[in-house]
Amino acid sequence: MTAEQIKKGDRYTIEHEPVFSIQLMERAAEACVTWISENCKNHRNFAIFCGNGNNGGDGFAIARMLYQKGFDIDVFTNSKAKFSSDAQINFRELKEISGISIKEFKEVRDYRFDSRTVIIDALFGTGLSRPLEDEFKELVEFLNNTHNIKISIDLPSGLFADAVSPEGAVIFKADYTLSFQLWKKTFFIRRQENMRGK
Ligand SMILES: NC(=O)C1=CN([C@@H]2O[C@H](COP(=O)(O)OP(=O)(O)OC[C@H]3O[C@@H](n4cnc5c(N)ncnc54)[C@H](OP(=O)(O)O)[C@@H]3O)[C@@H](O)[C@H]2O)[C@@H](O)CC1
Ligand SMILES: [K+]
Repeated sequence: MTAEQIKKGDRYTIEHEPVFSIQLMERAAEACVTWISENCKNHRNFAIFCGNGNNGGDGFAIARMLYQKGFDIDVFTNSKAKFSSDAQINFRELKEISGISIKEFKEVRDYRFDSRTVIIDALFGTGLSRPLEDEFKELVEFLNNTHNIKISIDLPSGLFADAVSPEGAVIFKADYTLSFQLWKKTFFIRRQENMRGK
């Protein structure tokens, strides 16, 4: 599906079911957490990278839910960014939890990745509007060079939902992608198939 069709689908669900977008985000996060807690039983520690849009909002909600299930959680974000309203709600909720450490993206360079730390990419999803550059390009390149298991939420960051990424564009190298609703058009573009993992 294209990003526009996905947005229309979300709008249809919101208009025809008594559901608010924040509830859709909560549902999406719950589904991710169910998969993660079943499939990452041997991992205790998660480093979750959250952008300022709704993909980041999913990441904040996932962080809260995994923490409630007893996992150790570190969240990386740009706390000064202007968040989407649903991301802001989940970010505020996360800040109330004293057991979760919230760090700035640049602190990743001093972070001690345990070999069993799982990296979760909730930087960008269907709202990516241009290739990654500067801070985000460097961050994703840094994360791609770690040997940790990597999970992308909805789409690997840097991958457009319905367009081919330019040659050489930096894209998060996910082992697994937990994609919402239907398969996205981008997953069928042969050159990009190996970026999404399973
Ligand atoms: N719809 C729903 O109801 C549900 C949606 N869900 C989730 O929402 C996700 C889509 O969320 P989203 O539309 O907020 O977009 P998202 O990918 O988070 O990023 C947008 C932000 O990134 C920015 N930006 C873009 N490119 C950039 C770049 N290269 N470098 C830097 N910044 C860049 C962009 O800024 P701008 O382009 O305006 O400059 C904007 O601020 C979807 O994938 C799914 O995970 C689920 O919760 C289920 C319910
Ligand atoms: K993502």
